[in-house]
Amino acid sequence: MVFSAAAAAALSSSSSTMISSRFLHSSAPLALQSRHITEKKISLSPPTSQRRVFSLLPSVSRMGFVSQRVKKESSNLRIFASATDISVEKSVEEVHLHKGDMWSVHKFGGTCVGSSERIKNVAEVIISDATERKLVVVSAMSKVTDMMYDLIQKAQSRDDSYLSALDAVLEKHKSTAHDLLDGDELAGFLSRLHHDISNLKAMLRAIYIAGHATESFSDFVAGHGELWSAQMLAAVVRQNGVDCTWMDTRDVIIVNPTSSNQVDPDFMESERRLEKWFSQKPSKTIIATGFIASTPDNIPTTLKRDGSDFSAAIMGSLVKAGQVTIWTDVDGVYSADPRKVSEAVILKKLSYQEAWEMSYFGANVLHPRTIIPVMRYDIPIVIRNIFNLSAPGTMICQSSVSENGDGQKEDSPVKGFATIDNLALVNVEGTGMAGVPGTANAIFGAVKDVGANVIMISQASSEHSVCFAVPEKEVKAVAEALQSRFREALHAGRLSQVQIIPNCSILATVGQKMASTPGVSATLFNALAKANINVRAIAQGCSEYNITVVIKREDCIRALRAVHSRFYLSRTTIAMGIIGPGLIGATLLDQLRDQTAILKEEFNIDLRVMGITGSKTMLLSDMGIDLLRWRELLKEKGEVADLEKFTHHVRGNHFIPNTVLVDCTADSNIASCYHDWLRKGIHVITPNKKANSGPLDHYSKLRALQRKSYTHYFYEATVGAGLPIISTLRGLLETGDKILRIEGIFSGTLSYLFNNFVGTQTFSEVVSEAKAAGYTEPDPRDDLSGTDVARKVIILARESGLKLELADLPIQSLVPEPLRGCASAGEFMEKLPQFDHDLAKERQQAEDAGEVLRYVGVVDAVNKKGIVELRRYKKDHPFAQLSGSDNIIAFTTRRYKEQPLIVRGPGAGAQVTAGGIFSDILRLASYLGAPS
Ligand SMILES: NC(=O)C1=CN([C@@H]2O[C@H](COP(=O)(O)OP(=O)(O)OC[C@H]3O[C@@H](n4cnc5c(N)ncnc54)[C@H](OP(=O)(O)O)[C@@H]3O)[C@@H](O)[C@H]2O)C=CC1
Ligand SMILES: N[C@@H](CC=O)C(=O)O
Ligand code: NA
Repeated sequence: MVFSAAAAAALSSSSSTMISSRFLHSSAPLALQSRHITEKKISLSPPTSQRRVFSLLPSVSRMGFVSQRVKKESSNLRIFASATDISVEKSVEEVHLHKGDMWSVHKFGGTCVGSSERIKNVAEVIISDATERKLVVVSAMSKVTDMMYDLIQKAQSRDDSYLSALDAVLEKHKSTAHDLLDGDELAGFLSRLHHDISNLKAMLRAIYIAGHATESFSDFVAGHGELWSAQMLAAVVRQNGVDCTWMDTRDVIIVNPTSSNQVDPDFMESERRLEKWFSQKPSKTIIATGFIASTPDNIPTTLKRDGSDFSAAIMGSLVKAGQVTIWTDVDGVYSADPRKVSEAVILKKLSYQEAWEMSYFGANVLHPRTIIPVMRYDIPIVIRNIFNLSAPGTMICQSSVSENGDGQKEDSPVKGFATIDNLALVNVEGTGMAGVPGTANAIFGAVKDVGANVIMISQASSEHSVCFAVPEKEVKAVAEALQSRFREALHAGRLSQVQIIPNCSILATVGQKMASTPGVSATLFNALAKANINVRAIAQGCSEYNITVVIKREDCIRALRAVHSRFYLSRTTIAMGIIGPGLIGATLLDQLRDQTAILKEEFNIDLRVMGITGSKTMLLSDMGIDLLRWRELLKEKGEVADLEKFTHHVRGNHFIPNTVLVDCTADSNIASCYHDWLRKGIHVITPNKKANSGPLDHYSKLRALQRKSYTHYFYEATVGAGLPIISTLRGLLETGDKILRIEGIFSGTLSYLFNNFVGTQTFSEVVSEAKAAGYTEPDPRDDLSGTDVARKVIILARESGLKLELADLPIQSLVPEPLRGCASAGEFMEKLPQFDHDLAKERQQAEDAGEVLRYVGVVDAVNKKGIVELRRYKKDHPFAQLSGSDNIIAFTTRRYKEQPLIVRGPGAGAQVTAGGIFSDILRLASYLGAPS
């Protein structure tokens, strides 16, 4: 505390001055009733420098003892400071306006007072506020300001109907007043209303005759809505027994117009007028008009856009209110536009700077200029919902760190996200710009000349290009101005181009704590990259409160959702399209159905199946298919399958940032689409082996694309179904091991066949069993021919770095020669028994030698080749010990040389295969930011 107790005593002993304990202890509210303060002398002990004395002025002023204006020494108060004294000279007018925390300011917008019922609610809110003194700023009833501007419009275009429109205005207020008021209050209001209307009629007549309305005429007419709503509300409050006066803020708020069609409040003059007004109409509850003000020459004017919020902020600063509450129809400020991000949350606290940034970027908060007056005195603004009084709202104040009910700090470095659409980027580029002073001046001078508003600017330090965003509607003029301004430079090649990039949006990430928190931008850009969103330009000022990125307009909502879910740990939502609801696809859908709720609740993962398609029918949904009923829905509501439409639908849902297509077919046509999907940022997951075992160049292109993009392609179930084969192999390779050989029984079907073909059943009977158990490929010949095993061998070989084609593998087929040309799988199964004896003979020979038959695949990485064949193994060999559909895969590597690393377990079947696909989906979710 710098002021000594003696100084305080000197002040408090003055008969005309009251000083609260805050002066001494900086705690309790301030109150100063200033009247005829003459020649106060404040002695400072120890002696204080002049500079220090001036630094104390704001504190003195906050007490209401002297106003800010003393700093400028332009008022009737002057302060002289010496090393030891402050002298306050001359007297201030006698006022009874108490300033400080005992004042609360409320502002009610047009919807809050849109009807008589709502005006009554507002009166209740005012009355129930226990603060000692209340100043309420009120807008015109909803639509009235528009009606008033319409009157002017009609009158100046000589449209007689302004008269009937004025009658409508009169009627609206008359009927509201009849609903709300009675007796003298009603009579008083109606008489002033009629008087105003006849004045307006005269004025509109003058406008009609002149065919023109000056700005001050317009402002005068337009401001009447506020005059009437303030008077009606004040009368309702009075009818409830509360002393209340209405204030025409044209008598108090004085503003100067600026060149940019805005106004600057003259706080000193307004404060003087407020004190004068209050000395004439002292009241503990004041209902003041929003929006309207006067010029220093007492000409009526308005505060322009968002005027009533601004009025509230100005009044809040004039009375040094404890709080300014802005009543609206939303629960507070959201972390993002809730129409675009359904999981947006209400922010409990925002700092002034954060609110400022958010509002600039289109969040429905407050206009930045609204914040400035209250910011000067650290007055908190609270945004609350008049229609939901139980919601605490959002507090905008100095520090934005807040405590939740459970004491936890809400300290995410990022507070919110906002977007601006309909922008274009302008890129001015050329080698002749570097190191040439005045280039930026010339560029932005040209932009200014066409009156365009520059929304963000970015220049790389190489100085070879400057890019900036302007509203799309202004870009043509900007481009022309630049072309003309730089004609010579473009001609001479010093500038290479003035490029326009249309259809852009800005996504702004706002948070005061982003400053000094490393990693925020990394997380932000990572989330954008994972949603496959290309960033065209970036800007971050050194305040670090805001990181702005320019993106394609069509990506904007997806981007907003991606970053919001990343920072707010809201759900990682993935739009899914399931292609092929056959055995595996259907089992996957059922597993998803059973697990969705748990994934949502416990893991914050929201998987939405937006479409299911077979080869003939597809089912699409905008919000996600009800997986309890997908079979009936597909039957009842299915439409003709169209893969392009399907893909477009699943991916086109801009509300979900990430899309995955799950291919559960065995179709190579579908597999050939992966490259295109991945290129578009659609993740792909599949048990279909066709892509990875198809033509080598397709495979190589696919993998190359996947490596350089942030889009994921997972295919664990292609080998060993749900067994961790691909991931084990990747783990070995990525940690620097070298594969020497992979050998195993890769076919669940063939494993099952030879594990159960023990002499008790014919071979074809066991094949039918395998098919019924869901182990076989859609066409069992793919298993028996060895093609399925060969595909798996190729997949593993390529994964290990070998460049093998399917045709390079010697494959021993078990499909009898005459059945290879069967038209269908059914026909094949029917004829298979005719050939049972061949394999029965081979089995018997092996058994006689104490051996078993096993169908194996081998990747020989040392000799860069592979083989697929039926072999005989001794009965004690591990391959002879299998049961059911077990796969067994032995990895011999540099590290696992003596004893191979073996993975064994069921390698086919609907449940385990769907489970493998499902775990790829969850891996994707975790890559996309879901907690793992
Ligand atoms: N069974 C297993 O144990 C394992 C299977 N796999 C693989 O899983 C995949 C699916 O096998 P499975 O479920 O048994 O096969 P199914 O024959 O039971 O199902 C295939 C599905 O794909 C659909 N389909 C086929 N072509 C198209 C197309 N062009 N467009 C859209 N849908 C199409 C079919 O629809 P429609 O009926 O309308 O033609 C059907 O719904 C295969 O790639 C298989 O290799 C992988 C590991 C293990
Ligand atoms: N038909 C295959 C299924 C898995 O890929 C097999 O039998 O292994
Ligand atoms: Na697997």
